This record gives sequence, structure tokens and C-alpha cells, in this order.
Amino acid sequence: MAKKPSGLQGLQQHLSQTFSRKASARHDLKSKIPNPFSTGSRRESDKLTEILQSMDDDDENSSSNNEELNLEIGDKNLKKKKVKGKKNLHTKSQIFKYAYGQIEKEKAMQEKNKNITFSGLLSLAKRSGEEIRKRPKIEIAFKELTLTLKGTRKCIMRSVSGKIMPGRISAVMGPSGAGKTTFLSALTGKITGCTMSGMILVNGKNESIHSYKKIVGFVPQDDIVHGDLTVEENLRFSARCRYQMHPYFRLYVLILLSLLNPIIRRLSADLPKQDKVLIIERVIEALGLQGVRDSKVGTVQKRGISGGQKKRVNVGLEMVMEPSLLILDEPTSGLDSSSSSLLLRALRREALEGVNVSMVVHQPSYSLYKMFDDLILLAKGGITVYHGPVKKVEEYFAGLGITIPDYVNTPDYLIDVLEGITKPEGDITAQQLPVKWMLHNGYRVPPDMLHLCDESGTSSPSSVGESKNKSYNGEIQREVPTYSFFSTPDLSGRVTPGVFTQYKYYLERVLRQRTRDGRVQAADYIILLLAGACLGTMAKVTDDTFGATGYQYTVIAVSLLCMIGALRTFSLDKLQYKRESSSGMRSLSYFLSKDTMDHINTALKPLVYLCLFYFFNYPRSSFGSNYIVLVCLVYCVTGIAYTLAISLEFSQAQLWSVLLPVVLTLIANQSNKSAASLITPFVFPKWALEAFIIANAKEYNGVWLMTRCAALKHYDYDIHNSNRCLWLLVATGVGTRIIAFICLLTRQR
Ligand SMILES: Nc1ncnc2c1ncn2[C@@H]1O[C@H](COP(=O)(O)OP(=O)(O)OP(=O)(O)O)[C@@H](O)[C@H]1O
Repeated sequence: MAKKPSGLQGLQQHLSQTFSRKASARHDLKSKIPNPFSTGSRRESDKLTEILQSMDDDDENSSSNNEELNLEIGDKNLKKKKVKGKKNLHTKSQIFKYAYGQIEKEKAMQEKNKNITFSGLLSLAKRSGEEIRKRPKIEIAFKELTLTLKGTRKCIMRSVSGKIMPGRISAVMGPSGAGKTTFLSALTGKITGCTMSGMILVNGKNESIHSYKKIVGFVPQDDIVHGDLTVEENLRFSARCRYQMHPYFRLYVLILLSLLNPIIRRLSADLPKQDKVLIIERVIEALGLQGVRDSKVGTVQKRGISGGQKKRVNVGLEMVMEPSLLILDEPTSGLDSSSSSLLLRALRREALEGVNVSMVVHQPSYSLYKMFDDLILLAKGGITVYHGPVKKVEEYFAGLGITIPDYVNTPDYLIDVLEGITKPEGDITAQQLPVKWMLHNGYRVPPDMLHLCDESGTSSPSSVGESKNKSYNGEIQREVPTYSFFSTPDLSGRVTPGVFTQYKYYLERVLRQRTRDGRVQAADYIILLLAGACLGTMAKVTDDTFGATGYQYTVIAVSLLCMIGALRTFSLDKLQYKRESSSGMRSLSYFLSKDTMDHINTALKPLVYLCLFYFFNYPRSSFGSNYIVLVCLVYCVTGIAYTLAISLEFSQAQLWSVLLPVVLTLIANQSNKSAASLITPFVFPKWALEAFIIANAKEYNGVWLMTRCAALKHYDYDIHNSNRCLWLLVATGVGTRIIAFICLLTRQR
């Protein structure tokens, strides 16, 4: 495993070098280019063979090493060969050779045509016989989209109409606080705390965008990535979980779905492993992340890759799942101009495949601005000033009498006008620009803005009346239906891995994260060990108490320490979970994988604690019976900790994790007369204490039976209750896990 990354980097570099030296010889992409593996210098090819050999050695299926690869870069029949050769691509080296071959071929094409405009690339690709894979298309049309904050009733978006189209890159610009993020969040159904009215049509139909969540990529403004994983691991996990499920299960689902729903016919065929690798490698290449592919991303506490690189990983997480709609919130912030342009080129490739790309962008350079197809310009208050092709921006504003001065970047000038920093030439004011846009398109002008029409002097009352008639007859004023998790059908046409397959992927990821988090885990165990030693020494076992004091300390200490440890399971990656679940990853797999990994703690932590506690305290009951009670107790409190972690903020959850074991253990020891004793039978420390003491009491016989009976009576325990107590602890553990999972589904959406 350790060999692979360096091997990959080496292979990638060799291929790049070999290709760049041969770039001049590449006259025609259709023509067959000699295989770089056989034509490089002897030294290079030896080294390359070494790298590939080491990768093959790693692979279980190295039996196919001797098979000749049909890797002929630039061969127009590559697709045919790929299909024919799919069965042969078993080993890692074969898969990566195929992936890099494809990438180099694409790079060669880009190199050859670097002076051609982006839109020219599409037609050129078609002419050269290159097949550009198309994805399912998503067009979003929105009519009179209006958003009002629920509490204050403040309107943060007004009557925004238009559409974003597949195959185009739209830039959303405007002054700070204009509502750009709000607008894109509204389109992707991620807005919360607002009442939304208007209409959003997906591919012309009144359907929820959540039905397409598996093919909608949303890149948030903040970099929500896994800091303890490497760049490649982040991307690989994202790609794996969002692609097709296990072959056998997939076949079953395909048959079932095709009987039920004709949409299944639009499903893309399953992606073979080499194509998944190709997608990941293409994204790494396109985003310029080759140099850091094996570096940990890093967190606020522990630095990893740079901020700009993290930003690109953030984008890459969505690109690897091959979305049809890709929404990005300020992906170029913090990037230098060459990285921004690299990113835009990568997004252009997406657009060529039919992806609908929309992004919020701040202060783009002129060359970057020209890379966009469409511009959505919003004024403060979330109201449209312009929405259309970038090419026609100057023309439109010139029609209003606003001329962009020479040597001034168009978006900068327009945003200055909207901010009120620059006063436009002529009579027009910044406040009139939204009304001008409405009138220009014949949209309905809101009544409170009608006075701006009159002031402008260019629109007669009749034209206003005309535009009024073009309103949507009240139809659009209804509230956009809110997202219901259980009632939204999946129309994305993409079959993602099933619960079990995703569970396996998640398990692998959690295992990696836990092993990298070893110091924190080790600290937990050391604290438990010390607690066991201290409490074992402090508490003395006497025949009339059965060592009750020591067990009370044990229940408090073990519950408290294990609960706080278990809080980390779900508290620390809430944002990551939210992002992953909103793009169709399975919550059940996520939950079960984390719980499975915690079972190791459930088994080991009692053992660690008891090692020293039992040695110093030396109760009458056996080590095994004490261990069983502690395992049940840890299982129970872990479930409670999950519920707290998922439903509360981390700091609040911590407080509750301290409070509950202490208070409930005190309640468990209440005498029969107090008010608190009413709930004593229902608290988990009581069941654990009873189980511990019964285990001790069972060791007494003969004349000691009298002592045993008297002592148990004092505590109100029943010698026959032992199993019942253990079952209650386990049942509480299961019950609280179910509650935690329901909270996960409902609260974090
Ligand atoms: N959930 C919310 N609660 C309160 N105010 C909100 C909420 N969502 C949006 N707003 C308000 O709506 C306005 C637009 O916010 P938004 O983040 O969309 O602006 P923006 O154009 O993306 O800004 P920037 O360019 O600075 O990121 C802001 O005034 C913001 O305070």
C-alpha cells in the first residue's frame, strides 16, 4: 500500500515527461502515436517498468502482468479497444496506465488547441472524432423567486426570474450581501430559515431539486473536507460512494426499477474501475493537485495543504461524482489568477460534457470574466440587474446609457455602480437598474417599485401595464414546497452503491481516521487505566456492602469517560456528514460504520479499566462477570452519547455527558422515601450497580447467605434480577441508537 502513491506520482511524471517531449511530433490526434512505454530512452523505460512492476506486485491479480496493454494514445479507436480490453484491466498498473493515457491524450488535445476559444473546443472535439461523454442534463428555470426571512420577515431576494442552462458556465456577481449565496442555495434547495415563493422548474417540470440530489454538486463557501485524510483519499471516497452499487445488487435493482420506472432507461452504464480511476486522476490533474495528492488536507489545529489547495479539493469532491448541475460558492476566493484559470478550464471541461455550472465569483480578472458564458448580476436586496450572455453585457448597459470606460474591468465597474461608489453617466440611477431589467424582459414590476419606472422616464405607463399582464396569474406567488426527506422520489437516474457497499467504504474511512487519531484514543485508554487504579485503591470491599462504593465510583467514571469519548464520533464531522448526505450518501451506512468502529472501544475500554480496578479492589465476583456488566454499561452510555452529540452542540453535549452519569448515579442510590427515588428503577446506573452487586452477592453462601439477603434488601435489589439488568442496559443502548439515528436524519438536514 505504501508503495502505491510514490509509484503513481512517478508514473504520472514519466508519462508527462515522455509526452511533453513528444508534443512536437503530435501532428494529428487521429493518427496513432507510438506507445511511450516502448519508445522512451532505455533508462526511462527501465525505471518506468520498475514502477509499474512494483504496482503490479502490490496487486492481488498480478497474474495478468504479462498481458500486453492496448494503450495507444491518440488512437481514435481507443474507445473500441477500451471496451474490448475492459476485462484485461485487472491490475493497478494497467488501470493507471489507462487513466494516464487518457489524461495525456486530453492534454495533448488541449495543448494543440490552446489558442482556440472554449466554445470552439466543443466543435473541434466533434470534428476530430473525439467522443465527449454527455451527462444527463439539468436545466433550472426560476420565476419570480422571492425569499423572506421567517423571523424578521425581511425580504432577502425579490422577483428573480431566469434560467441556468446545461453546457454553460454562469457567474453570479453582485455587491457583498446582495444575496448571491442565498440565490444559489435557493436553487439547490439548501436554504433554511426562509419562506420561499415563486416557481422553480427542473427541466421544465415542477419537481423538487432534491429528486436530483445524486447528480447535483454543491461546493460550499467553506472548505468542508476531511482534514485527517489525504487529498486522494478525500476524492476517492467521494467518487466511490456516489457511484454504482455492487454488481449483483445493481442488476437486481436495475431489473426492479426498469419494471417500475421508465426513467431507468436513461441510466448511464456502470462505470468500470478504470473509468472511476480516470475520473479521479483527471480531477487531480485538472485541479493541479498532483503534488499534494498524498498530503493530509489538515485541520485548523493541524496544518496540512495550503488554503488554495484545500479550496480545490473542496471543488474536486463534487467534480469526481460527475454531477449534471454544479453549483459553486466562491470557488476562486483565495486562488491566484493562474489557479483560478486552471479551475475555470476544469469547469469548462465539465460544461462540455453538458454540465450546468453556476458559481458565485468575486472580482474576477478580465480574462477570467471572459471565460464565463452567462452573467447573473444581483443588486442589494437580491434583485436582478442583468441575466444573460457575458458577450451582451456591454451592449445591454450601453442601451441604458451606461458605457463601461476603457481599461476598466466590466464587472468591477458595474458592481461599483450598484454599490453607489460610481455614479453612472446619464439620468439613470443604480436603484432603477433592476426595474429596467424587469421592463426589458417584460417581467412584472412589484407595486412598491413602480415609482422607479416613472422616474426613469424611459418606460411609459402602458409598457408597465403590459409587463403586468405578463405576470404569472398569481400561480407563481405560491410558496415553493419545502423538502420532505421521506416523500422526495429519486429522479436522478443514477444508481449509487447500496447501504452495505457504502458501509464498507465508510468503515474503511473511519478505520483510517481512527488510526491517524491514535494519540487521542491512547489518551482515553490511559485515563481509564489511571481511573481504574485510583478508584480501585480508594474503595474498600466489605461483606455488608458488597463493595457498593467502588462500583458507584466505577459507574460514574466509566460512564463519564466513555460518553465524552463517544461524543467525538458524531460531533466532529457534522458539516461533512451534512454535505455528504445532501448529495445522496446513505446515512444508515455512515451511522452503522461509526457505531461498528466504536464496538472496539466498547470491548476494550472495560477491559482496560478493570485491569487495575479489579487488581486493587479485588471484589468477590469474577473478572468475567464484572467485565460483562461494564461492556453492557459502555454500550448503553455510548448510545446516549450519540443522541447528545447529534442533537446538541458539542459544548452542551459535553456538559450533559458529565451531568447525567453523576446525577443519575446519585438518584440510583436514593433511599425509598425521597421523591427522586420514584425514577430510580428507570436510570441506567441503577441497573449497572444492581448487576455488579448481585454478581458479588452470588459468591456468598452458607452462613453468609443471611448477610447477603439483608444487604440486598437494604439496596432493594433482587438476586434474580441480574440478567434483567444487563438486558435493560443493552436495550437502552439499542433504543438510544435508534433515537440518535432518527435525530441524524431529521436534525442535521
Ligand atoms: N438564514 C439567514 N438568516 C439571516 N439573514 C440571512 C440568512 N440568509 C441570508 N441572510 C441575509 O441575506 C443577505 C444576503 O446574504 P448572502 O450570504 O446571500 O449574500 P452574498 O451576496 O453571498 O454576500 P457575500 O458576497 O458577502 O458572501 C445578507 O444580508 C444576509 O444577512
